[in-house]
Amino acid sequence: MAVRIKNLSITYRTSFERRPTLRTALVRFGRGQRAVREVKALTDLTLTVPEGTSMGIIGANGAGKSTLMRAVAGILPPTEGSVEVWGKASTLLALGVGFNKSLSGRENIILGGLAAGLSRKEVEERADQVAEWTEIGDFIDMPMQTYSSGMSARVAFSVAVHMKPDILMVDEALSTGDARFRAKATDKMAELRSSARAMFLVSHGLNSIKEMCTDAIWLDKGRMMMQGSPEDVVEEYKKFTKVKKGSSAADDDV
Ligand SMILES: Nc1ncnc2c1ncn2[C@@H]1O[C@H](COP(=O)(O)OP(=O)(O)OP(=O)(O)O)[C@@H](O)[C@H]1O
Repeated sequence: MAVRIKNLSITYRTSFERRPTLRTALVRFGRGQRAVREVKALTDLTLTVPEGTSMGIIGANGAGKSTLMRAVAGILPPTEGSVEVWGKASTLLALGVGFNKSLSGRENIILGGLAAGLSRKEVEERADQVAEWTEIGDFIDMPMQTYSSGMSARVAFSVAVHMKPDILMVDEALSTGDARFRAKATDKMAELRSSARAMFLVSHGLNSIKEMCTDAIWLDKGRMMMQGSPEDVVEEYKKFTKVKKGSSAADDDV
């Protein structure tokens, strides 16, 4: 067993200041009124991921894919239900969020390694290799705020694949870069599939889901629409998006 998710629901609660109208501003002497908005990002999701699975996650923008990844990474507690993970999952940093942009790529790699639970010695041993793998040259020692989004993605991907997670999580939208780097990333993922206990791949590229995954799920508005072989799930998802759009565009990237 690699990951077991039972009846998982996640609700984001965001508190924000309501824009006051002139009248309320006058009456309340300019004090803003706070409102709370709840977004149910995942609803009653149950999923069992045995060892050796490469799980593809597909779905439209806002379907809940990243939320699911964060829950597996252990940084988002379930509002209801449970998430059990056997071993160490890639950290949030590997998903491209949580970099400290005022530090260099190399420093972020070190922090990422420590956050992933490696010892200082292990991190020191690995940091240069991880940095080199990004192939971003001198930029690796510059603050990350000077990076292009592709360069940040390379650092994120490199951290993800080199920190020996038992559960490898890759968000392809954040981890690709240009065509050549993408090919290198794909090779690396294929290599890791055999050593990691399981892999989760979020992608809008339906072909990569078919090529790299053994299993797939399709999420829509936080609910699981289907689980099955990547071919079947992609097929149904394509049908669904075509019907919804009312177009016949057989786009591969949805
Ligand atoms: N930090 C947050 N606070 C409040 N709402 C959030 C937050 N993060 C995500 N959401 C909401 O939760 C829902 C699911 O978002 P999520 O990022 O998991 O979708 P996604 O499938 O990864 O989308 P995309 O393909 O665009 O990356 C969306 O309605 C989104 O607006």
